[in-house]
Amino acid sequence: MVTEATRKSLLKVRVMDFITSTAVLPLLFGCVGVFSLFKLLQRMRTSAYLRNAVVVITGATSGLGRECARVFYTAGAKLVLCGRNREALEELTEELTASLATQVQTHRPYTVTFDLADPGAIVAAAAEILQRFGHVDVLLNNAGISYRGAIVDTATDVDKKVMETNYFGPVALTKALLPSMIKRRQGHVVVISSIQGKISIPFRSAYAASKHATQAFFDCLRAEVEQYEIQVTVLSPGYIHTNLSLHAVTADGSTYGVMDKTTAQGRSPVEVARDVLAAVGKKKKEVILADLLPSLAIYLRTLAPGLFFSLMASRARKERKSKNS
Ligand SMILES: NC(=O)C1=CN([C@@H]2O[C@H](COP(=O)(O)OP(=O)(O)OC[C@H]3O[C@@H](n4cnc5c(N)ncnc54)[C@H](OP(=O)(O)O)[C@@H]3O)[C@@H](O)[C@H]2O)C=CC1
Ligand SMILES: CCCCCCCCCCCCCCCC(=O)OCC(=O)COP(=O)(O)O
Repeated sequence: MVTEATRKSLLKVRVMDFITSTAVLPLLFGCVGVFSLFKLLQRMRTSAYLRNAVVVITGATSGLGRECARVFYTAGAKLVLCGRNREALEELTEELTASLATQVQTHRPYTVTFDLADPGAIVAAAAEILQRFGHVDVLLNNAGISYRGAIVDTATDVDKKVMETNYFGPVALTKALLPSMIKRRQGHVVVISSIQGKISIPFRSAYAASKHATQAFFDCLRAEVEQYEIQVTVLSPGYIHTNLSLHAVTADGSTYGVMDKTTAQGRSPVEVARDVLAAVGKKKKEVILADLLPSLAIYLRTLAPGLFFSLMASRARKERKSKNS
C-alpha cells in the first residue's frame, strides 16, 4: 500500500527529475541572471544620474526630507538643503559630512533658509541657488504641513496657510527654477504629494485639497515640459512615521501636537526615502507608495464613487462620535 508520505516523496522526485532532465533548470538560472543584470544596470543608471547632480530638497529639517537628504547625499549629489530652521539644517549638514563609508565622492551640502509661505523669499532663494550652482538638476518639493479639523469650524486663514505651504510654495519655487531648466533642456521636478492627493478623507479638507491641487498642477507641468526633456515625478505616499501629525495645524490655527496612531504606525521614512531615490533614478512619472487598502481606495473612488462616499461619511460619523465620547 502506498502511503501519503510515499506519494509526496515520489512526486518530489518526479518534479526534480523533470527540472534536471529538461531545459527548466538552465531557463531558471537564465531568468535569475537576466533579472539580476537588469537590477544592476538600473542601480548603475540611478547612480550615474545622481552623482554630482545639483539636488534641491525642501523640508530637509525633518521626517522624509531629512531621510531623502541622507540617501541623495550618499548617492553623490550636490545637495541644497532648504527649510525654515537654519540650526536644524546646519546640524544635518554636519551629520552628513561626518558620515563615513560612502562608495562615491560626496559633496558638502549648501543650506538655504526660507519660508514657503513667503513668495518673495522663494524668488530670492531660487536666485541664490542658481547663482551658487548655475543650474538645478533635481528639485525635490517635499516640505509640507498637514491639518486636522472640521470644515465648519475652520478659519479660512488656515485653509490659506496649508495651501500656501503645500501648493503655492512648491509652485512658486518650481516656476522660479523652471526657466533655467528649460534653457538647459534638462531638469527633473519631483513632488511629494500624498494618497490624499487622490482621495479625500474627512477632517483633512485643507490638506487633501492642497495635495489634489499639487497632483493637478504637476500633471499639467509634465505635459508642458516634455518637449524640453524635463522630467516630472509625482509621488503619493501613504502614512509615514514622521512628525507630520505633530506639526499639523488645527481649525483655529494652533498646532495639533499629537503623534497620531496612523502616523506612528506608518512606514519608516528611511524606506520611503529609498523608494523616492529609486523613482527619481528611474525617472518615473508617478508612484503610489502605499499599502493595499489605500491603493484600492483610489480605484474605488473612480469606479464606485457612491460606495466610496458612503464609506467616508461613515468614517466621519465614527470619528465625530469617538471625539465626543
Ligand atoms: N508623514 C506622512 O504620513 C506623510 C507625509 N507626506 C508628505 O511628505 C512631506 C514631508 O512631510 P513629513 O516629513 O512627513 O513631515 P515633517 O513634519 O516631519 O516635515 C515637514 C517638513 O516641511 C517643512 N516645512 C513645513 N512648513 C514649511 C514652510 N512654511 N516653509 C518651509 N518649510 C516648511 C518643515 O520644516 P521646518 O523645519 O521649517 O518646520 C519640515 O522639514 C509632506 O509634503 C507631507 O505632506 C505624504 C504622505 C504621508
Ligand atoms: C475594493 C475594496 C476597496 C476598499 C477601500 C476601503 C476604503 C478604505 C479607506 C482608506 C483610507 C486610507 C486613507 C489613507 C490616507 C493616507 O495615507 O494619507 C497619507 C497622508 O498624507 C497622511 O497625512 P495625515 O495628516 O492625514 O496623517
